[in-house]
Amino acid sequence: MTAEPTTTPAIEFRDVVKRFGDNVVLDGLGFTVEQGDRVTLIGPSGSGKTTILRLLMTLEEADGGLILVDGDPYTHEYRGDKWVRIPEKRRSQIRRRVGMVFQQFNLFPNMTVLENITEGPIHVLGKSRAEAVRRAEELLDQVGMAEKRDAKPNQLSGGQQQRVAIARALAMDPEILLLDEVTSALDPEIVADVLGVLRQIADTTDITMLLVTHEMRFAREVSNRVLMFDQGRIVEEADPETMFTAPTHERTQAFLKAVLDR
Ligand SMILES: Nc1ncnc2c1ncn2[C@@H]1O[C@H](COP(=O)(O)OP(=O)(O)OP(=O)(O)O)[C@@H](O)[C@H]1O
Repeated sequence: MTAEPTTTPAIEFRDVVKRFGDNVVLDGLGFTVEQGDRVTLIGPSGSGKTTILRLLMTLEEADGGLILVDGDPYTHEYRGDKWVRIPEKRRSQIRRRVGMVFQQFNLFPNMTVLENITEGPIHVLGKSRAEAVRRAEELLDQVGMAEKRDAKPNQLSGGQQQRVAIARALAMDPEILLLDEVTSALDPEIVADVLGVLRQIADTTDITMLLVTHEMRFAREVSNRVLMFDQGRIVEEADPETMFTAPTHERTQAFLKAVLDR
């Protein structure tokens, strides 16, 4: 009898190809993110980091390869003697395990803060309103936004909106949280607030996190692994300490020198 592997990676990309016209953005990309890992993807602008997150949210479709979430193929699977697309219903079930926070917050402008957070749990997860409100209040407390529960998004600063967006993503009980440049649209003095919220999530939950950021502080303070991505492939991976003090690949050395000297 063959022993079962003890853990299945939370995320696995196998030979994933993604093109936009002639632009080959992912060129046979392979990497895994283990359960509970906090992984930061770094790399040059325009290299395809956001595309990786969008593929995981099914906002884009791969042109080749396999994407697995908790070992479940997310795009195609091999059935009989051919590759077939995963039926939409199964895709959306898998997709529900994944939450995402975007650079531009993407809150619903006509809803209050509380409604933004309870909308998904009530209408998608089928939770009762009372239960959704109770959990939303708990999360608003956690991100320091309890006093703003009845405000509309346009009455909030960017940093406050982003904290609500994080609470909204967590309200869906994701196993995996994707964070795409969540502080790029924020003033520098507010970045630390959002960083604090993410550190707290990392310290108090076992959610798997995949972050794309230009803020090397995030990579250092939130993540336990850093992947350097360049020209469609992972060129180096290491723990943050090693990546920032002793990168081995010349592309990583050049990239880190450029961003850290800025
Ligand atoms: N919908 C699209 N249509 C056409 N090209 C696209 C589309 N989305 C992304 N691209 C292209 O794919 C490449 C990778 O973009 P992506 O946003 O994933 O990069 P990135 O590494 O996240 O960049 P940044 O760090 O600047 O956010 C870029 O060349 C971009 O122009």
